[in-house]
Amino acid sequence: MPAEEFVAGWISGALGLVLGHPFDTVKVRLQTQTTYRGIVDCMVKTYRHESLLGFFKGMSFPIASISVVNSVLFGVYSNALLALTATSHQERRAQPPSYTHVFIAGCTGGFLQAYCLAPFDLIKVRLQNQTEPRAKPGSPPPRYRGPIHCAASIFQAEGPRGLFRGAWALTLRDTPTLGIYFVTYEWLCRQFTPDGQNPSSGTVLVAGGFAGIISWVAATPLDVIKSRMQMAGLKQRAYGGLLDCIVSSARQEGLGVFFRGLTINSARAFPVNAITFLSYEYLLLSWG
Ligand SMILES: CN(C)C(=N)NCCC[C@H](N)C(=O)O
Repeated sequence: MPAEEFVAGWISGALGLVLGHPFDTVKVRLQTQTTYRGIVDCMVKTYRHESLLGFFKGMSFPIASISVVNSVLFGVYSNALLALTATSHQERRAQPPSYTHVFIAGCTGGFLQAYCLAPFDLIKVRLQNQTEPRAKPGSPPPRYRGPIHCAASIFQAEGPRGLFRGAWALTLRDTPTLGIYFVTYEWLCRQFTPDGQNPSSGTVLVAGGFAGIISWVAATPLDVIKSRMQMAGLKQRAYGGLLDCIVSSARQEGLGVFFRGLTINSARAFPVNAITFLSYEYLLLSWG
């Protein structure tokens, strides 16, 4: 099993993550709290109450964890394509795989990464939703003191299953949308690259950026539900399950609720995925 894809996936995931984290914080807050009037209001309030640091809450943990999950995604995707088409990453420009194979490999990567991602994403979302300014004398301490404390508190209160809150919604979000992600990337690269050649850096940036936007547009409705299930019982009301969360969110807030965070998600998706794909392709090319 070629391991370079896993390493390249980890490094490229970390780079994308740092670039996209402030957007991600605003998105999570808009999706789970009703106190903000929109993106700008959320950014202004976050900056006023928590300074620039507020946008980077919960980031150290994803760097160490979620970028490992990116390595599972890219590693499984590439190895699934190898199993389906018997071609390595280097051979795929000369013998491009069919879009069906790309889609199946993407869905497989998405499905497996969702289970690795679930506990880390839960902790990230819980920390991002703590709007208290950093420890000021006299102010009440935040519920979680950091990622380890957050994981330990959830584990103590709910056992190991508590750490997988929202995992179903996450799997439903990621399995098809990661198929869409890799098909979009491949399709765009092939449109702008002569047969048999490697895509230029510009093509990789644009194809990666649009793959991010299109997959996140498709993922946003279940992303909203996933974030709400993860916050259920805290800032959010408790739900009877995934379906209850979908139905009661739609009843109370209208169908528009499923598109909350769409603009910020798309604005974040372009740079994050452009840099992720560029560094991934560059690393694999330089390792030969
Ligand atoms: C639609 N979905 C779930 C995705 N496209 N997932 C892959 C995301 C890669 C990148 N780290 C990001 O956070 O955008």
